Amino acid sequence: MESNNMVEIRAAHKRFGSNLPLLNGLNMTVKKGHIYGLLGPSGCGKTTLLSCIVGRKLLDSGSIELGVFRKSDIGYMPQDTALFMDFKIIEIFHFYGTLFALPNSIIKKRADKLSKMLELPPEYRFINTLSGGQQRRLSFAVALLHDPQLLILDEPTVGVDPVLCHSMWEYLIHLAVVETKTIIITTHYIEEAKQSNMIGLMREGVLLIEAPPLDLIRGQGCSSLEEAFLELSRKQHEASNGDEHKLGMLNYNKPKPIKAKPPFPAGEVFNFSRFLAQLWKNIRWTQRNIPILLFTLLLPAIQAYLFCESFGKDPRNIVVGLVSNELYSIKDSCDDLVNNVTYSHLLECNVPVSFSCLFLKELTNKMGIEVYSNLIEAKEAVSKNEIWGVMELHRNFSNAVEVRINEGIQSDDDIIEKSSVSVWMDMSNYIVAHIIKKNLLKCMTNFVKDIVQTCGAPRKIGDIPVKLNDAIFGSNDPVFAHSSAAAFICSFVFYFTMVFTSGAIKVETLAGLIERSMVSGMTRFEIVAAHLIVQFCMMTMQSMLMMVVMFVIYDNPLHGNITLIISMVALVAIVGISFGFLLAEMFEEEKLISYAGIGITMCIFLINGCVWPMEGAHEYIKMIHIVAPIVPAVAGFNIMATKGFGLENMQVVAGFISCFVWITILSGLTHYFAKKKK
Ligand SMILES: Nc1ncnc2c1ncn2[C@@H]1O[C@H](COP(=O)(O)OP(=O)(O)OP(=O)(O)O)[C@@H](O)[C@H]1O
Repeated sequence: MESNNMVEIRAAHKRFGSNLPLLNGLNMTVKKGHIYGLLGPSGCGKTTLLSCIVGRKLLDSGSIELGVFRKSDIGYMPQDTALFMDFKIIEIFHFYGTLFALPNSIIKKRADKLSKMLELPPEYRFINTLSGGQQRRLSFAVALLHDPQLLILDEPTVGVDPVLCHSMWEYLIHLAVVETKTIIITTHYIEEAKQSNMIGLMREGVLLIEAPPLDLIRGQGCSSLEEAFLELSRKQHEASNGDEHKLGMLNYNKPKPIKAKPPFPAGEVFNFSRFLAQLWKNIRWTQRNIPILLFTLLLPAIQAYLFCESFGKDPRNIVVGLVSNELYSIKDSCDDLVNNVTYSHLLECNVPVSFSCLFLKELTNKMGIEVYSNLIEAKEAVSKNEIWGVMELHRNFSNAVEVRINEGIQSDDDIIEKSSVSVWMDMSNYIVAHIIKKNLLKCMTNFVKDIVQTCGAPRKIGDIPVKLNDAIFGSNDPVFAHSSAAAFICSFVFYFTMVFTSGAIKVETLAGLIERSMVSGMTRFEIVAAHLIVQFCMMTMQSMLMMVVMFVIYDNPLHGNITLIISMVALVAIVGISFGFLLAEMFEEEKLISYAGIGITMCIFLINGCVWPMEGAHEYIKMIHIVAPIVPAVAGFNIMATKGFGLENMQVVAGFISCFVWITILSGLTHYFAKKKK
């Protein structure tokens, strides 16, 4: 590269996917101490070219050589203002000043000078309270803060009033002439670019011309830059039909396309002060958004509360109908008969006068009972969704039960029929139907046990011949929520960390903040590390609150080693954070990230055993279950919490390994997509 050149671009090619090339063998030379006005129609690739110069995008082929060797020698003002809106003016100066390792005193001095020159509002003003023009001027000031050798300004004067625009150009000329700074500036106000030393007119992937403004105007026989641009465009159009010489393009010796290299060698991957600046910025953002902070902290705890209060407990107060043909008005009759006994000659003991009443008493302990006078009426109530089912007792129910108990296996079909309770159920709800069936069986067993006990026999004679001993794990009356608590916690930790991470990154990306920070020297590793710390702290507080609700306030089982369990939850959170980074890198639009995030979480929710045990799933789903993200961790957490297992158990180990594998895969994919974008 010639020593008096600051930027030399040769044979630059760049295209995105299968779109038309944006840069199609572009050559460009910017001399030191010059203001270079890069002009061209909207969408012709000016910003892309500037991104390649600052090292944020890579050429497909060609070369870019710069007369500076460190990122801190470049001042970049992107098209978006790219400022942290929750910051004060002085804070943004401090943030970027720290990135460039400037001492506080210098930051303050330069900030004051630039604020005065650009007529910025007082330094304590929040950026989100500034007008569009004020924000643009502040963005301009930030680009100048570290006194760079090469200034790259992407449309700095948009939205700035003519007087201020004039003073900005005066300052640029001062920088170029007095301080020998080199400035590349894009603008849509073609006439203002007349103040540049050199103009480059970009169109269809090449520079139509590179010349001083007056030469350009005269050369094309025009009276203004705008006319000259139109004339050149017309010539290019004709040239594309064959006559290349009409173009008047600069004829560089075209170098052979070579694999493009970034304009800067990779610097240090991690710098502690840059990392601290990013971390401080993240913490500041959190402090400035207390309502969001409280919402994100409390939401998981509220959901845990809702889960414990409403999920997995046996449904209560299920109402079923009862029709007794034995006692026409069973409720009124039973009020009178409830304590009345009579001598049974068959059983040779005193028994309740009405077995229907005894059975009703058992039923009312377990369910809501609505008494109907006939079966048609009761069935109609079921069909109107008023009750969950109807039971009918035969008119000889008491007698038939007496005979059945007395005759046992000799009972004939007629006795069995009359002593049985006929049931018609609404089976539309799987769980309610099972609960009614379970309650009915329990009531019937208790009913028989009561009768045999009245007759002096041991109660257990009336029981079904299955002896349920004390449970080895859990209780003999299991609660569904206990077995799904782990899945619930992991799913929510995964979801929240994924959503918050991708949200935080995307907001910054869309506002151009990450781009600007990285041009200023920040590395992806520093950005990720700073986000990781904030997200991890948030997640720790969220999980703690959630676990206090689940395990301290409510009695969900927690038998295993608490450190192992917390480690598992932490790993699940890191999987969620890694997913968040990947989604933010893969998708441009926030809504696509939301769809993908919700979709992934829904799938995980369906196969992690929270809704239904995986033993019931199809073989293929069981295979997916083993390799899906966080699902093995759910199984591991569950078995630790409910059975007290530790690392001696394969499921627990598999949970940890699965998380590590997924973190590695997701980080690799994120890195791949980030590189591909360049
Ligand atoms: N990462 C990307 N993937 C796909 N297309 C992209 C990407 N970045 C830019 N483009 C496309 O490249 C084209 C040129 O964009 P660029 O921002 O460089 O144009 P520009 O000349 O700066 O436009 P303007 O003057 O309006 O700012 C646009 O059509 C844009 O959509």
